Amino acid sequence: MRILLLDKNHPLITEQLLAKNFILEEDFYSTYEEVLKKIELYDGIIIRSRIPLDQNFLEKAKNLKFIARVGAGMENIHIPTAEKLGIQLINSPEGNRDSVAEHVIGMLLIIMHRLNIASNEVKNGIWLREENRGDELLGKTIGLIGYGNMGKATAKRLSGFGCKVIFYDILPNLSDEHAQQVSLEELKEKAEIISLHIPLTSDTHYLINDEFINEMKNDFYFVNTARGKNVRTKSLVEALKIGKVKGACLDVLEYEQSSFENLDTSTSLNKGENEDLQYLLNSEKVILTPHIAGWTHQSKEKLAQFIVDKILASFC
Ligand SMILES: O=C(O)[C@H](O)COP(=O)(O)O
Repeated sequence: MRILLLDKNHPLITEQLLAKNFILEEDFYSTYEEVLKKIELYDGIIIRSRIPLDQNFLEKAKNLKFIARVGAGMENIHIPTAEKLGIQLINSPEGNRDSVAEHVIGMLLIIMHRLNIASNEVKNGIWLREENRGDELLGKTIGLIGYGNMGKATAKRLSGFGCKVIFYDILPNLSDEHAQQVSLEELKEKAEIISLHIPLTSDTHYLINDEFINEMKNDFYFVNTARGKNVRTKSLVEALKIGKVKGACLDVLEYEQSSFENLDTSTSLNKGENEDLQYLLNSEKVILTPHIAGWTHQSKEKLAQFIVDKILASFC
């Protein structure tokens, strides 16, 4: 099989597939149009998120048998077309679920115990104790939205902190020893912290909006390690301003965009003229990280190994 690799990944992918006699071609620099011209030559394609595999692209990929997405999110693939054409879709959320889960816990502890604020103050010669009283995770009801790989890994860790973990998912009967499945209404009624673990689809675009926030009974902390466009930033900023959202931990932003210039990041931040983004950048109630929740040294290797194993299981 002839396979095109469009993004940089852990070298074990090439090493292990070459050892199984796959023919590989790395192309990290071509544009969408350049790849389009030659895509019919390949049986498989291995990607992250640099190039959008839209309907037009997939229809030109006459010989494509699989698309392997090294990672979880598949919003850059036009899934209905891939399914219609019988192209197998493979991803590897098992590889970065632990990294994401630890990142969620890390961000929550930072915001709830005011670690970022207090540390900055001490470094600037300010010693305030009463103002820096924090909130404990122990005993809090946490509502996870989405209970796939990331949601489950997060629930497992949160239950160890003595939290009550509830979750909403479109698939039924997913409750386990770490978390209890509830309706979205019950989640909005009970949760004191919300964390998103859903893909970006037309149904989940702007899921967190004015209506969702207004329907939350409690003031709440909010964590997003899923996709920026799951949240209408304007609604989040308004809620932060009035205190309905007590703190926000955001690893992804609505203003994030694909970056062709920097292969190592593959996305960048479109700052533009944007008051809401300025608020997030300047607010003490907000922690921001550059889409690195699933981005550890260990997850890089695990993401690659899960993808290779799945390709070999289907095509070897
Ligand atoms: O979907 C994922 O697995 C993560 O968000 C990482 O995505 P990336 O491969 O675009 O960095």
